[in-house]
Amino acid sequence: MLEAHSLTRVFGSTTVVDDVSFRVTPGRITGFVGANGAGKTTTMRMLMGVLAPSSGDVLWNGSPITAGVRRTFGYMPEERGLYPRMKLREQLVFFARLHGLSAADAGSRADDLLGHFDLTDRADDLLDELSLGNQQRVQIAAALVHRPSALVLDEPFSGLDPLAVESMTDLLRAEAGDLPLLFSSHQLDLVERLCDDLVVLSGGRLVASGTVEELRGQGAERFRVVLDGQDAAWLRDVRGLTVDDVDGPVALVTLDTMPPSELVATAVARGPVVEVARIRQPLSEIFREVSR
Ligand SMILES: Nc1ncnc2c1ncn2[C@@H]1O[C@H](COP(=O)(O)OP(=O)(O)OP(=O)(O)O)[C@@H](O)[C@H]1O
Repeated sequence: MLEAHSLTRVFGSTTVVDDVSFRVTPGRITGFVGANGAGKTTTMRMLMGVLAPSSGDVLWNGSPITAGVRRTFGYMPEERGLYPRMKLREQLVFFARLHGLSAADAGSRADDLLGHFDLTDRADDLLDELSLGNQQRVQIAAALVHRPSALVLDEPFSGLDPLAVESMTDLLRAEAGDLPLLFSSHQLDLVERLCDDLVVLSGGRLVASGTVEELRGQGAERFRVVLDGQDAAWLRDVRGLTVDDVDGPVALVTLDTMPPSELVATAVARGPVVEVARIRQPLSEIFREVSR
């Protein structure tokens, strides 16, 4: 378990990360979201020890983290970090060797990853001869090459087209296994699909954390009511709910104090009902609400 405990970072007179605490649990993918400048990269740098916190700690399995533990992590920094003029296989072997793998193990691990990432036939190409998407794949492969004990990936999907994102997320799910995995992203639809847990920063502060379902549970309860023929405008006079929109027999309502069962009972008491359905709040809305 990787843990940020009251992490704070001050640059000059500005606090860019302010008392941020969260956990990255093994076997679960944790999405790190927040607008530009929210403090995600700074926090990840503190987790990785690239930047010292002004105060607070990083814990690994409950104890203060050591440089030795951090060396076992896989990290994809915002500024990336591979050599543009080095061949792919050579590069992966190099990073594996840096982390202490034997020459034979490094070679077979590099070959395995090139295979998984569909890059075997590019093994002897230089990194900068690859498309951006393939370069990103190599970056992720390099973070995985030494069989890391945790993964910290800063915007691993930025600049990828939807198909590339899809194949990359499948690979990550398969490769991350039971590791703690933290990744930052602006792509909320992707975060919603891929993540088990979420950490949301806004202006350097933690504004929400928990499972995607927990965060949804904190949001407003919205329902779509479809009546059989009759106009739904009467719902505007019902206490305990707010009508967001009415279009003939269809109404979108937010329950303020009324429980869902009472909404169903109220609608049925008035006349025939086609459906009363909970609207799943998209993560983008939750994100907007918590970041306000
Ligand atoms: N070395 C530094 N010196 C001064 N200010 C910094 C430094 N590094 C980051 N900042 C500031 O800290 C704030 C947080 O930046 P950070 O890169 O952590 O945010 P982010 O959430 O990763 O944003 P993005 O999504 O745009 O990458 C920004 O206002 C940035 O300008």
